[in-house]
Amino acid sequence: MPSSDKPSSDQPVVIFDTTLRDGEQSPGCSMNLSEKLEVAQALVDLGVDVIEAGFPITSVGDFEAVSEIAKMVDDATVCGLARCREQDIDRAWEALQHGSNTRIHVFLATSAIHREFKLRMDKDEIVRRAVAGVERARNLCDNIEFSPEDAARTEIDFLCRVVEAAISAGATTVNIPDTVGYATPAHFQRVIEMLVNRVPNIDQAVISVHCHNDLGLAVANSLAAVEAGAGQIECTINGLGERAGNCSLEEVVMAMRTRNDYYGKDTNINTQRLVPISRLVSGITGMTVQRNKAIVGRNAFAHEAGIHQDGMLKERSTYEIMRPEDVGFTKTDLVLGKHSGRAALADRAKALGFHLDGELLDAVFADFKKLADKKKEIYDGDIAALIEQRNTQVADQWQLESYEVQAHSDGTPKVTVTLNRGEQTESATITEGDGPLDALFRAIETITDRSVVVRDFRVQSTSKGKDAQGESLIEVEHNGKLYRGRGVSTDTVEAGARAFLNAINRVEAGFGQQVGEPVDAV
Ligand SMILES: CC(=O)SCCNC(=O)CCNC(=O)[C@H](O)C(C)(C)COP(=O)(O)OP(=O)(O)OC[C@H]1O[C@@H](n2cnc3c(N)ncnc32)[C@H](O)[C@@H]1OP(=O)(O)O
Ligand SMILES: CC(C)C(=O)C(=O)O
Repeated sequence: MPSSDKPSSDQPVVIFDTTLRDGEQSPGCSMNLSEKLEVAQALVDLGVDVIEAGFPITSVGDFEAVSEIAKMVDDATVCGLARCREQDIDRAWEALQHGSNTRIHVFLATSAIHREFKLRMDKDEIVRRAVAGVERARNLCDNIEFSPEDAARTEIDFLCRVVEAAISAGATTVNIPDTVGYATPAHFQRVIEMLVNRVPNIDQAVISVHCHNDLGLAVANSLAAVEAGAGQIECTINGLGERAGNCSLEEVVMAMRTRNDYYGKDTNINTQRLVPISRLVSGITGMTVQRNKAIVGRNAFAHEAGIHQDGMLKERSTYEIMRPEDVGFTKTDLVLGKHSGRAALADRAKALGFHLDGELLDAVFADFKKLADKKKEIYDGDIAALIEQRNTQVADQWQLESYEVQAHSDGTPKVTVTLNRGEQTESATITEGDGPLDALFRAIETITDRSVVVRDFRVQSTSKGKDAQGESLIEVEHNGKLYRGRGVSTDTVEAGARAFLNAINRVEAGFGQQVGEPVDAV
């Protein structure tokens, strides 16, 4: 990893989780009290520093959730949101008052657009209301956060003025929200740098950032702010939140953990809890986590490409910058599919108890690629079936070249089969039999000039999914001996034909048992 020219600091960045407040503002993501308590407990286990539990003036339900979480949680600060209105602030404190470690978060928008069209207040009125709100909250609680909403679109001189006034009024954290996700990293970094350089009392408060993801930049903007001196990041599990969501907790935390060489900053997060809490929140809110979502998506540590799998098998760090175990996955997933190569196939075969190399590896690999063109994912059962099929092939055998079946519910089938043996190619067409498989068996008997009696015939699935392979097992009798056959294909009719042909090849090779004797496993 490249080394950093950034100064390092031992002070962890404060992780302020707002899944239960801003995350819940996502349409359709409302949570009931018991769900909120479950998420709050999981956030404590994750090690977040601050839990924004809700906006108590919103409803009785939100009030109760903030109140219960404040009482339940000792190991993190519990925060309630309030507008710069007396009734909001008082209600927030009413909910928080019985907690051991609490914060009131007051906010008021400062941008020209919000001042003019939403609040209908001029700059002086904004400053007056912000100061009054912070002072009222500070008279109730020692830990006060103030947010100039829509800060990223606020004139920088006015933003500096409001932030300075809020700190003088008693704010212990000043949060700089990019409410509409308008900022870009270099721009946002400059905003924070200007606050650091121009607000005289800035060292009396922690600078926080709250970024929305409308341009997909919430994590990048939060990291840029940390570089400029921000000490708290507001974020949510799975990036839940208004519109395109908030800064994703798992991403920003793992960015700082993984690139500690550059940022010289870390957090108190127990990162092995990231996947479990992501699944919990997804289950409760119904917001599915996309497979390719960074850190917690199902594919975040999955590799299908042969070149990558080969690299991973030689040295994990060739294609992974984090360890799956560090975020709560059990292991890297080398998915076998059409892009995989021999290295991954041989490795999986080894894990399944087979030794594959040389010509056998080449042969199974060829079968595997054919199967992978038909199936999205190849499971362990498929691999085992392919290897076993190759292992049970008899020297000098008949091979199935092709077959064609015409079957009707109320008529006799018509089947044409073509078989190869070395240079020899033979075809037969049959227009009789009890269904297509029986006709196929008869066609194979005609070509091979072998006549057998089917004693047992079964078809089962080797793996899962509707594109799973069918495995067919057959037992036939010929001249007082029993012969087994086995065939595998995504097409169950073909699996049956292959099993029958495998048994016929065993008849030709004399691999049978007397009737009554135990028959060898296939
Ligand atoms: C950027 C953010 O995420 S901010 C948080 C957003 N979250 C929410 O709004 C969810 C919870 N909200 C609610 O349940 C309701 O909006 C309530 C209970 C807060 C208020 O409901 P209502 O009283 O019916 O007001 P409504 O929502 O229609 O309008 C908001 C009012 O608050 C005012 N307001 C908005 N922000 C602030 C603020 N920070 N400080 C003071 N007043 C504010 C608006 O100007 C408007 O006032 P008006 O009615 O005098 O024009
Ligand atoms: C209340 C504030 C911090 C907010 O949610 C926003 O500006 O997006």
